Amino acid sequence: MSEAPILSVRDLTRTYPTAQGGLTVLKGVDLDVYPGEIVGLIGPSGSGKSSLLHAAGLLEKPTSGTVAIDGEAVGGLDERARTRLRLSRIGFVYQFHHLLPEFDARDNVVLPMRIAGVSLAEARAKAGETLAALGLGDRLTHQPAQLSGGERQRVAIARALANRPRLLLADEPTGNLDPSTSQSVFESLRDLAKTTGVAALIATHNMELAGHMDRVFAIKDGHLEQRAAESHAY
Ligand SMILES: Nc1ncnc2c1ncn2[C@@H]1O[C@H](COP(=O)(O)OP(=O)(O)OP(=O)(O)O)[C@@H](O)[C@H]1O
Repeated sequence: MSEAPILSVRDLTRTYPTAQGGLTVLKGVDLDVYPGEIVGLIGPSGSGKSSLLHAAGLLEKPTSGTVAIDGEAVGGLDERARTRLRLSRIGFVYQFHHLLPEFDARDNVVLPMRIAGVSLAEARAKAGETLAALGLGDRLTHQPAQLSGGERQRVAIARALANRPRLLLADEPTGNLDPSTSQSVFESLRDLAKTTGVAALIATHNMELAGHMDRVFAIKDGHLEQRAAESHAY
């Protein structure tokens, strides 16, 4: 690929202290994710998918190794600078939507833009556009309780993309949806990734979805192994 990667991880290790001694779950991971690309992360429960996402999302510091976002090495940054970088460049989607129940769909998407200093009028307009792109143009004023599970997850995706992040990190984003809803939410996410150029790293147990991603890596004994298309089983 000719473009520079948005996420670049080098020789990353993660060891957790436990009563039985150190537990090393990541043992030297290298990974680049490029603009507009959707990379899948698979592996059995406990293999280290979330650990890698947390390090890539600057939520936790790795034990060793480096993470760079848009060419900027984050290792030397203090907590304040990491938080700023996280807010401006990274969007997160989780298995459960974590939407604010008393806010409607649009205001859930408006909120992170307001925190980033965008005016209310502009934030509302952008939120409306992103929600419409995700097929929710006629659900702007519904509260989360008035939306279906798939619709809520689309709102969570719109919220994650609100500040036009460079990197989207998702941990089992369709994990609590039925297969066909899961597929359609994923397709919306993929379309948006392609149009916005965001780089996405998605951890999933769903092999069907993994099969639709650009590249897929399995975490095996602390290392990443790239899977050939059509053989994503672990
Ligand atoms: N704070 C911690 N302290 C000790 N061990 C931890 C800690 N966080 C995670 N682990 C261990 O590290 C391993 C990897 O956890 P991680 O959450 O990254 O796995 P995962 O692949 O995301 O799993 P799942 O698919 O179940 O979400 C697990 O065995 C877990 O018990």
